[in-house]
Amino acid sequence: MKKLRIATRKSKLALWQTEHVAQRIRDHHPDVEVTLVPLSTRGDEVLDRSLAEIGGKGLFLKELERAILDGEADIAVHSLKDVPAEPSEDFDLAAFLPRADWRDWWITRDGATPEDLPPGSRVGTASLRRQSQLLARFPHLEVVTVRGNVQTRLAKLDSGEVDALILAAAGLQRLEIDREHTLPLEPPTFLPSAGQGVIVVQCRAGESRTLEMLQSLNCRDTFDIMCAERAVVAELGGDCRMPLAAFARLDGDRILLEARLASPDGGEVLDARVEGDRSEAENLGRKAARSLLEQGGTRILSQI
Ligand SMILES: NCc1[nH]cc(CCC(=O)O)c1CC(=O)O
Repeated sequence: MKKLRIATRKSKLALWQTEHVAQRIRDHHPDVEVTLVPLSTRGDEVLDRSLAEIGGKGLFLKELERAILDGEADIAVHSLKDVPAEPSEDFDLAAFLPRADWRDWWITRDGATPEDLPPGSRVGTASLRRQSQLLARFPHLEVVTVRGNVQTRLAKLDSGEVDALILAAAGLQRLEIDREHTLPLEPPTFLPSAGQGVIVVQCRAGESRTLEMLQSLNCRDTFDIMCAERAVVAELGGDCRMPLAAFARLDGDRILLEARLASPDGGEVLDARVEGDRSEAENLGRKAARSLLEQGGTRILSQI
């Protein structure tokens, strides 16, 4: 019997995602014995500062990648939006699972919409992308940094520390957290992060047997739209700490890509929309990024 060890973060969401991948692998390859290797990462441990402050691309990945390089694990499972967009020399992304709900959700105690909340109400998020889009449309609100796992954040809403939260729908759905007062945040007001809602499997670069085995988990449609979204981020040299959104959809074989770069206070919002054949996915992403830069994105980025 072949063995496959999967490195995973220890949060409930990470364990759910990894168990989900493990089950898919067992379904496709009954001859493989799949086990989990749970690890802590710096992104999980440092909770009193924002991700932008503790910095470093791939904060949630490093420990899992180290485990693969040291031979403690064979593959790792990640939320794609936490994976830096520049291609890595040491690792390959072997499978992109079908995209789940890509939206952000607005969550309150009583069902208030952003318009309903009185001036100065506190909205918890640690994401500059969520902050800038929220303030662009609802400048009367105040954003406070809230980190930690989904349960920790919801507890801060329930205790009154914040009046609203913005969280990824996919995370809440995977944890089967069924809150009453949730509202989807959607385009054109709200665009998701590149990669939001997509689980990805990583392995050591060029490991052909592993790549082949994981091919059966890969969703081609998701892969193509992710190429477009991630090319936007890569071209801007960014990561999830940037006030940058990218959202691609397929219409037949055409990709529609929207990208948005905004100043953290929401005062300036730049939008790019491009469209083209799916075989051009990466080019579309670069084109959208260049359009953002030409519209004034260079200045926004220099101020972050
Ligand atoms: N940044 C943390 C993170 N990474 C992936 C998800 C949710 C799952 C996903 O988007 O695939 C979350 C939580 C959140 O943003 O609310």
